[in-house]
Amino acid sequence: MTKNVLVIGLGLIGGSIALALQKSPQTKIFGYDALPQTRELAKALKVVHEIVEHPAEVAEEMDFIIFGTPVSATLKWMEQLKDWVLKKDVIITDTGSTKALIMKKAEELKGMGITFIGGHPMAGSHKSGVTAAKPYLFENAYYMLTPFEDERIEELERLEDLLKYTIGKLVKVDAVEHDHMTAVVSHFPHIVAASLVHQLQLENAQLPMTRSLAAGGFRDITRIASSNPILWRDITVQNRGELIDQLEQWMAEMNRVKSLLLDGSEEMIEQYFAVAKEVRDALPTSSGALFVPYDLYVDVPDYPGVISEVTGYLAEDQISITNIRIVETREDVFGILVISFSSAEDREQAAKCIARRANFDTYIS
Ligand SMILES: NC(=O)c1ccc[n+]([C@@H]2O[C@H](COP(=O)([O-])OP(=O)(O)OC[C@H]3O[C@@H](n4cnc5c(N)ncnc54)[C@H](O)[C@@H]3O)[C@@H](O)[C@H]2O)c1
Ligand SMILES: O=C(O)C(=O)C[C@]1(C(=O)O)C=C[C@@H](O)C=C1
Repeated sequence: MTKNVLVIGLGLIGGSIALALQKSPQTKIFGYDALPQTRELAKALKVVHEIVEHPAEVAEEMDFIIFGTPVSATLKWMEQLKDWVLKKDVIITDTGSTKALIMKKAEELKGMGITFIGGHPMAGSHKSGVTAAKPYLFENAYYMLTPFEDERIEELERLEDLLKYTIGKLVKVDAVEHDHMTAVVSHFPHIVAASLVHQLQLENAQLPMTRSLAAGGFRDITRIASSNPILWRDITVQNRGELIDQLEQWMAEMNRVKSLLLDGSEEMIEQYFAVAKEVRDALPTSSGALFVPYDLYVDVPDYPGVISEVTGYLAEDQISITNIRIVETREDVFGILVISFSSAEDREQAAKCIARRANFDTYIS
């Protein structure tokens, strides 16, 4: 029997889930997005099998409903769906970066006999929108589920049976603990990244050359400041308490650093960095497909059309690329072309192809 899945919110995460679930046998993926152009794009890019214009009208046919919306929009949908006609055994889930308030809202659905199991795939990107969606985005990434403690095992298994096609590592987590842990490893770091960019903006007003000197270090640590502001507004608003706690700890830590700078010996300062390096180097290998692109760096000269020349060589050899960008770390230099591939083999073939066709140096980081 065909399983019907409705994904509401077809951006980076909803689109990636919809693409991944197309691998589930006998499963039809329906999709809805608030933006008409996203609905059209999702259809054109075959992110879903069918676009719906009014989720409420098709809800009765759905076995699963998945929210890929910003977390405040998800709360609003959860309120609206109380009036929908639903299948008796429908499972509703979400993908939001916060869980406590969503599970609080889910208690109201539970009271009406509607099964809601919170979800959060721990992979993503600063990119947003349906065009950034990838079927393999969640591969090997933790995919947290926050069922109610007394959730029926059969319901959890039904959801896991569907989500296994994301190839994410499905784990059960308590919603409040979820919000604490993600504040530490995700939400607070986004605030720090944004604050560093604000600090640069202030400093740059004094010495306008400063921003031109932002090289690898600044760009690495602030990449996530380029994320969708609406998404991060909503996450921050839903996790205010944990974020204030993190901020207080951070301020205490910064005071410790201040003391080190004022009175610390060289050994103590070295030790500060050494401990951080040890802990950072021991982090488990990062997961989630967008974290591990197979990048090839191509040192290209500055003449018009050079990028299409390189991509043209790759196209002629039928080598697909997943991303292309220019890293400009030096003001007066054109920059390095960075091309990403979906596998090490493709990257190797690309390096050989470019070496055969042009005199551009290529590097692997
Ligand atoms: N970006 C990440 O790295 C990441 C990772 C894991 C989870 N998440 C969570 O996934 C969810 C989606 O994030 P994203 O990165 O895909 O964002 P996105 O901006 O790429 O996509 C959100 C989509 O939802 C649509 N939308 C907004 N309001 C809507 C509404 N009321 N009804 C229907 N559609 C609506 C938007 O048009 C957009 O297409 C968020 O809850 C976010 O917290 C994000
Ligand atoms: O890589 C990024 O850009 C992300 O911000 C991804 C990231 C994270 O903080 O790690 C962001 C939000 C999520 O809920 C999960 C993953």
